[in-house]
Amino acid sequence: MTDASRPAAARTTYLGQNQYGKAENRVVRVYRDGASHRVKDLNVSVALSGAMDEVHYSGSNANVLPTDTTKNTVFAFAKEHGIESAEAFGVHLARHFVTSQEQIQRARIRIEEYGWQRIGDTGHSFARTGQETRTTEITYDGLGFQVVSGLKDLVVLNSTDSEFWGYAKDGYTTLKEAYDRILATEVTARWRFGWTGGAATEPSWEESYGQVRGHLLDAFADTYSLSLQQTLYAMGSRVVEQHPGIDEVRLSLPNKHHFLVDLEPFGLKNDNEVYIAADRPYGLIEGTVLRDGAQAGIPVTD
Ligand SMILES: O=c1[nH]c(=O)c2[nH]c(=O)[nH]c2[nH]1
Repeated sequence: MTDASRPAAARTTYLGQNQYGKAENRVVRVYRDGASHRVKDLNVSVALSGAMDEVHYSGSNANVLPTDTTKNTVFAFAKEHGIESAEAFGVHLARHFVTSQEQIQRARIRIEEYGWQRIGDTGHSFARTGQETRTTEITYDGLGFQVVSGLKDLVVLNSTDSEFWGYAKDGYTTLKEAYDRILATEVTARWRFGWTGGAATEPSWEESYGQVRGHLLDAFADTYSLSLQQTLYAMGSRVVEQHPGIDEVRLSLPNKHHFLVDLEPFGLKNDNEVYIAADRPYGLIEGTVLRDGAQAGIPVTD
């Protein structure tokens, strides 16, 4: 006899956290504003949870809104409600699933957004923007929303104004102290809005994205860095200080090491000019910056 078909009292296992839904719905919405078109290009993943014990224990699907339906909803909403921003779209979807199905108590909508820039003068020709991918995660539990937006794959480099010295040393330490090094990283950032829904006005999601991106980049560029950890804190705190609607920023910064190449064998002096860019292994510096009094809400592991 399998565990699932045993009476509850005889079970030796029980169901823990679970969620389900259609992942990676690639929806592209074209806005035909006259001759000048706009494109929104998203990858939307739906994860629902609630009263789902029975489908796991006995196989009864009575509470299961099919993942196929969640996929259809994404595409229908792209037409019915449009995609003004990934965040607004996710808020619509999350609210819909929780309010329309009693057994669904929580919806998490994860979205990646790929940028398109108009090219030429046709009004309908685009090139994918090559830098970062935008991200957002909207969670709704029937009481409040949590919106965590972000970006990933944004590669930045300072060719000077970076040092690393004075660190702890033991018998295995071989690293030479650096007084002028390249500092490069691929930024993954997530920021949590204070907005939770209700009567409060929804933030201007599109505008805030450009502002936060700008603060992160400005802080990276402006900071004379004694460590990537110090730069991380400067980047996160710049966002929280400059953006009253954001209470928490989490950053994951791989240290993209650049090592000076020894050119002495060729009779050449290397005056901090020629580096080898190493891809592995890399230091991985991660941390959260919080507004004074705020509780951490962005998951640490992902
Ligand atoms: O900015 C840095 N932080 C570290 O913790 C570290 N460790 C290391 O080897 N190089 C660096 N650089």
